Amino acid sequence: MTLPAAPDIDCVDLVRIFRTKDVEVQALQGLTLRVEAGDMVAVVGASGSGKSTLLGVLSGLDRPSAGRAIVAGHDMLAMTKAERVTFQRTSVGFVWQQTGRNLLPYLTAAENIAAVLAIARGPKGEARVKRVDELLDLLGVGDVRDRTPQEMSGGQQQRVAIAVAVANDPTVLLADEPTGELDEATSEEVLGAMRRVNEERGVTTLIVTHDPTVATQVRRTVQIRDGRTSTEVVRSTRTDEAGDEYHVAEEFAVLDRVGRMQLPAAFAASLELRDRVRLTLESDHVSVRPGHDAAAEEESA
Ligand SMILES: Nc1ncnc2c1ncn2[C@@H]1O[C@H](COP(=O)(O)OP(=O)(O)OP(=O)(O)O)[C@@H](O)[C@H]1O
Repeated sequence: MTLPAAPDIDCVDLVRIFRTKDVEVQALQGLTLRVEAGDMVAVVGASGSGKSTLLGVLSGLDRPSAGRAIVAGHDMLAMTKAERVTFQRTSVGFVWQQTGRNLLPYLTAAENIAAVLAIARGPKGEARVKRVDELLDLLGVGDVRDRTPQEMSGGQQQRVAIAVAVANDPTVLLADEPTGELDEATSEEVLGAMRRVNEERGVTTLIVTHDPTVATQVRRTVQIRDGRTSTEVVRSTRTDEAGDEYHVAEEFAVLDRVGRMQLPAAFAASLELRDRVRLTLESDHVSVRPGHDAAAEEESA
């Protein structure tokens, strides 16, 4: 029997608490998320829902308070400082929202990529030049090879940033609002480039975003609410009886290890579900009904 391959991102009951002098914020409150090798996932959620905190943990920049977080086989809670540095150099690549944060301003596109290869003791000489050119071609930015970031458009800068992020062949690529500073058409180009990298190099990709276009262009979109994964949309292509392809988007609620799930806010509002609900096990589903007696409430009103 072969064991199923381990996921590249595996978070179980992840907790991150920030303590300041007099307040305590639970930014992640038992988050569960599994991303299989080679998958591409968008993480969406309102401001303050915990997206950046999650990215901080996955990238090794921040340490979770409790739970489990395994990224590319590394345990993010048990990691030493030295392992963290190696992990960031070899296992994970980042693309940030601020185009200025991704590239060294005084180096050209080619030099930015070559610098990463040099730091990671990657290929040298001719082999390095070849690899730089391959990456620039893969991202469709060969024409800005010898330009510095300020001589490139925002979209070109982000595509070069992706080339830099995947130069060392990381297992996982993490992106924080990579299209946040771009217009719609440029966002689509950058996203297309990310998809190409994901498909051609098999790099597991997680994008944190507010951008609804990003969310519709990846196979899987995970929604975070109050520091927990709440719902998930999975898109697939099916074929009908006439042989024509059609796209399907299915929404799921996320059930964690101990059986907790979040009811979508719209469902709860529509049936005035609050405080307590009645659960009934039916033969093939579970029903959730208001726990309060609506008729009695109306009568007493
Ligand atoms: N260093 C910190 N110290 C204290 N509280 C923090 C810290 N970082 C984040 N928080 C709090 O944790 C919660 C989650 O923040 P986070 O930045 O992860 O949300 P987000 O979903 O990324 O929001 P946005 O979309 O606005 O970037 C917020 O309430 C935030 O104020």
